[in-house]
Amino acid sequence: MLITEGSAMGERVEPVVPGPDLVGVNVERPPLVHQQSTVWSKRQQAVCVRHAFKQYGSKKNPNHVLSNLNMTVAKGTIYGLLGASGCGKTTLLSCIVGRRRLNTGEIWVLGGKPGTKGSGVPGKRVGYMPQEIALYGEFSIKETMMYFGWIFGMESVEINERLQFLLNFLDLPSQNRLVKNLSGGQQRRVSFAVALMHDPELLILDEPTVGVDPLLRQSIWNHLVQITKDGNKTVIITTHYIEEARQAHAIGLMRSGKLLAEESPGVLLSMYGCQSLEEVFLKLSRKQGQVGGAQPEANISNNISLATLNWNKKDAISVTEESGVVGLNFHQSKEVLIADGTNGHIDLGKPSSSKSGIAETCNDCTDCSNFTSWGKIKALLQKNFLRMWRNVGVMLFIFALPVMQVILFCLAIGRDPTGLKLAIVNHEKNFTNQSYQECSFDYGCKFSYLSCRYLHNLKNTTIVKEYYPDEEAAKLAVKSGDAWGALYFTENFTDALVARMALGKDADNETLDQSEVRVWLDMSNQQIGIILQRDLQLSYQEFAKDLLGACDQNPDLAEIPISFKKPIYGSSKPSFTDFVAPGVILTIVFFLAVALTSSALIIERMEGLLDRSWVAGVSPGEILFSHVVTQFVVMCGQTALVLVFMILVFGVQCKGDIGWVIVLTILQGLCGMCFGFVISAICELERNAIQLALGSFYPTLLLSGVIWPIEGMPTVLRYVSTFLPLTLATTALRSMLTRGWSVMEPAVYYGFLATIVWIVAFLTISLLVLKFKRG
Ligand SMILES: Nc1ncnc2c1ncn2[C@@H]1O[C@H](COP(=O)(O)OP(=O)(O)OP(=O)(O)O)[C@@H](O)[C@H]1O
Repeated sequence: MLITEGSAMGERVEPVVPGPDLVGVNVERPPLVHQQSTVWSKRQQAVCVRHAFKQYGSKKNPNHVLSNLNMTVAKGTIYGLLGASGCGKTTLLSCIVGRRRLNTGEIWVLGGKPGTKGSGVPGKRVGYMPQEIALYGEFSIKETMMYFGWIFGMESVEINERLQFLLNFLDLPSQNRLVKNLSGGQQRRVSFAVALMHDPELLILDEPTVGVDPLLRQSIWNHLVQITKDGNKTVIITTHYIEEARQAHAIGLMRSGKLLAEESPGVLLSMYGCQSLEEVFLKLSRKQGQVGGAQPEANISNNISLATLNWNKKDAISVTEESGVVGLNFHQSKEVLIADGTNGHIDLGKPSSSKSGIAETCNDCTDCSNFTSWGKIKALLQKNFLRMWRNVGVMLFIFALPVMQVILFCLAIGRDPTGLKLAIVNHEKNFTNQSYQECSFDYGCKFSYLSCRYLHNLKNTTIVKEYYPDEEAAKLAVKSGDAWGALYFTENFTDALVARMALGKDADNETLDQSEVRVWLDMSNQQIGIILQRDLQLSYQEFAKDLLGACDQNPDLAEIPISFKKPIYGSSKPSFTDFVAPGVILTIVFFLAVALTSSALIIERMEGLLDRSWVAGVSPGEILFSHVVTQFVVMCGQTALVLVFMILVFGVQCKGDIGWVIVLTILQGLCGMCFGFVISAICELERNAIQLALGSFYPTLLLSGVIWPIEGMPTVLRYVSTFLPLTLATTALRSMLTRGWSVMEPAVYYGFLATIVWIVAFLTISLLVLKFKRG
C-alpha cells in the first residue's frame, strides 16, 4: 500500500495503472487509439454518461434539465446522486434505464446503450426503484413479487425463496397483505424489494429511504454495501438525506442539470474542509454560480470541477478522454475510498468480475436478450385480470354498466308516449269533465253523436281526454302546457259528417266545414306532435271503417287511395327502437372499451407502473398484446350481455346471422380499445383522456347515423360521417338485424372492412405516438 500524492489527506491507496479510460493531462495519443479507448472505456463502466443534454417542452420554450452532463459510475460501487429537488436526477435515471432519450449525448449502461437490441437494458440486468411507489395496490406482497419475478424470467420456487429473504430483510408484514393496505413506509420497502428481487447487476434507486425509519435505513445501506462488496453489483441511489450518502463510494453532486463534482465522500469533505456533505454542496453551488458567470459552459463541461476550484492536487486531476471533463481520475478516487476504510471493499488492482470485459458485454450475452417469454405474458395477463377482479368499481363498469345501458335504452327510447292530455270541446253536447261518461252513442249504422263514437276510438293509453267548455279555453290549456292539443267538434258535427259522406262531391263548403274535427296541436315536441297526428288519423280511419262496415258499405272507402302492402323489410308499424338499437349496441361496446383501455393504461402510467414494467423488460408490444387479450375476453362477455338483453329480453329484432352480429360487435369493441390506446398514448393525464373520450363521444354519436339517418345530413357531413368508425358498422349491423342481410352484401361487408381499417389505423397511430413521445 502506498500513499499517493493525489490521495486526499494522505490516505493509503493502491498503486494505479492508469486505465484506458483515463487520459493523463500530458499524455498525447494518436486519434485512432484515442477513439478505441473511448468506446472501450465507456463499456467498462457500469454507467457512463457523456455530454448529456435533455430538455422538456417545446423548442421555442424549452426547459433544459440536463446540460452537458457527464457521469461515470464504476462497476462494483455505490454511487450517490445528490441534488436539490427538480435538478434533474429522476430525468437522468430515466434516461439511464432507457425510459427516456437524451436530446444529444451518449449513455452506456453495462457495456451497451440502453434501449438498443441486446443491451439488456431495459431488462433484468437492471433493478429500478422509481420515486413513486409504482406498485399494484390490488396485489398482495406475494403477488407483487410473483408479477415482477415472472417478468424477470424467474421460476416461482426461486421467487418464493427470494421473497422470504426480502420479507425478513426489509421487515415486511405478511406476504398476503394487500399493498394498498400497507403504510407508506411499508409500500416503499415493498417497492425496494421489487428492485432487489432478481439480484440485478445494476440497482437504480430513486429515493429508496424516504419514509423509512433510521434503523431500517441503515440496514438498507448495509445491504447495498454488502452487495457491492465483490465488485459485481453496482448501485446508483438518489437521496434527500445527503448525509446518508457518506456511505456511498462516490457521490455526484448535481445542480441545474450538471454534476458539480463526482468524488468519494471522504475526498469531498477533506477537499473543501467541510464537516458535512451539505456544506460541500453549498460551497460548490456558490462556486458554480461564480464560474457560470465567468466562463463559457463548453469549457467546464458538467463539472465545476476540481480544476476550477484550484484544488491543488495536480496528480490526482486528470482529463478524461471525452472532451475535457476535468475532474478526479475516478480510479484514483476509488483508491481513496479504499483507504477511507468506510466503504472500501474494492480491489481495484484486479478486474472487478468476469463481466467487466468487453467480450462479455450484453451483445454476447444471450441470457439478457429481451425476448417475449411466457412468464412475461403470464404476469401481464394475470395482472390485468386480477386488477379488474379485485376492483368492484371496474367490474361494475365492465359488466353492470352495459346491461344497465341496454335496459335503460329499451325502456326509455322508442316507446309510444302515454297519458298525453287533449283538451276537447264538443259542442254537439255540452259535455263537461263530469258528464264525460254520458257521451254515449249507438253502435251499428246509427248516426247519433258521431263525435262521441270517434272519441271512443282514440287510444286511452296514449290520450287522456279532458273536456273544456269552449274553443278559447281549450287553446289556453294548450298554451299553458296543460294539454298537448285542442280538439273541436261543431254543434252539428254528426249531421254534417253524414251529409259529407252521402253527398260526396256535391257537399257544400259549410257541410265540409262543419264536418271537420278541428285540431290545434303543440308541435314544440315533434315526437309527441307526430304521434298525436298519427293516432288522431288512425282513430278516424278505424271509426269510419267501423261505421261504413256497419252500414253495409265497403270499409276500404275510408282508406286513402295509397295502399301500403306488407313491407319488404321491417314491419308496417316500424319501431324507433329497432332503428336505434344497432347503433346503440355498437356505441356501448365501443365507448366502454375506449374508457376502460385508456383509463387502465393512463392510471398505470401515472402511477409509474408502466415505467417500472418497461424498465423490467416488458416491451410496449407485450403490454399492448396483454391488453388486447384481456379486452377481448371482457368484450366477449359484454357483447354476450348486450345482445342477450337487446334481442332475447327486449325483443329487438334480429333477422340476420347472429354469428356475424357477434363478430361485428366484438370487432367494434376492439376498435374502441385501439382508440383507447391512441388516447392513452396522446394524453398524459387521466383528465385529458376523459375530456378526449367524452369530447369524441357526442360528435361520433351524432354523426354516425345512430339516432338519425345520415341521409338527413348536409352532403359534406355525410362524407365526414362515412369516414367515422361507427357509421358503416352501424349500417351493417342494422342491415343484418332488420333486413336479415348476409355478410356477402356490400352494405354489410363494408362495415366489417371499415372497422378493420380503423383498428389498424388506431394501432399504427398509437405506436407512432409512443415512438415519437418516448424521450
Ligand atoms: N415529463 C416532464 N415534462 C416536462 N417537464 C418535466 C417532466 N419531468 C420532469 N420535468 C421537469 O424537469 C425538471 C427535473 O425534474 P426531475 O424529476 O428530473 O427532478 P429531480 O431532481 O428528480 O427532483 P426530485 O428530487 O424532486 O424528484 C423539473 O423542473 C421538472 O419540472
